Amino acid sequence: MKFFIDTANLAQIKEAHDLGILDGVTTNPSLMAKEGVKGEEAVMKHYLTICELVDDGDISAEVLSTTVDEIIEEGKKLAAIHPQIVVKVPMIKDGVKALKWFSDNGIKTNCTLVFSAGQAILAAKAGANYVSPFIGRIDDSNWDGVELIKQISQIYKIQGYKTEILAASIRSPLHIVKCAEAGADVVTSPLEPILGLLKHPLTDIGLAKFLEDAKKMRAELAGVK
Ligand SMILES: O=P(O)(O)OC[C@H]1O[C@](O)(CO)[C@@H](O)[C@@H]1O
Repeated sequence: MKFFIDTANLAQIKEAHDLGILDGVTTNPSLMAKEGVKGEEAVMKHYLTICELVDDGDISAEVLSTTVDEIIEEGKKLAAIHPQIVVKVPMIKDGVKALKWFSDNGIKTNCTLVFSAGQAILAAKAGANYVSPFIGRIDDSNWDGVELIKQISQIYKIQGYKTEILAASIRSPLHIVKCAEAGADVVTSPLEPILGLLKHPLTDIGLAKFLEDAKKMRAELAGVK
């Protein structure tokens, strides 16, 4: 399973990249706004900086348009920023038409705002490279986000669809583990749940004991001399 970081914060992207486990980045208009990136030129520049920071891997950049012609025009501009850019398109009727156009014209896409298996089938039929089910938001509405990942994974296997399942709206380390178990190809998560995977109290206790024993042994050896 690939790991993407879900942020537009450059320091956090660098931290995940330096950990050596980063395969890509996803952003959305809310995340760009959170970093204070405003205006077309500033947004384009920020995407370029992210691409240069993550020397390899897909960087999702979301369109703001909602009609097919405008989505295509905006997507072409985004794709021209850098070869790593993947155009993120919403799951709406015009979005599906645009996904097909991008697929026919060699531009990579990520179909976003997916909340059902039916939507995931349409995204795959239209040739999306990634489909993004929002598992945290599904959980928030009293459904089971991880179950949706399982269902899409099963359907894609049966039907031989090549679209990769990108589990989005991740809220915890357990979400990441459950998505891996459910067959997600990629998980996009904020930095905190990724770092949360490192933690286990028994690791800390075990390491403290090993270090203490090694210190004792070194002291004994020094005493023998
Ligand atoms: O529910 P949240 O935490 O706002 O997450 C929304 C998700 O939408 C996305 O735009 C999908 O890629 C991600 O950036 C994010 O994982």
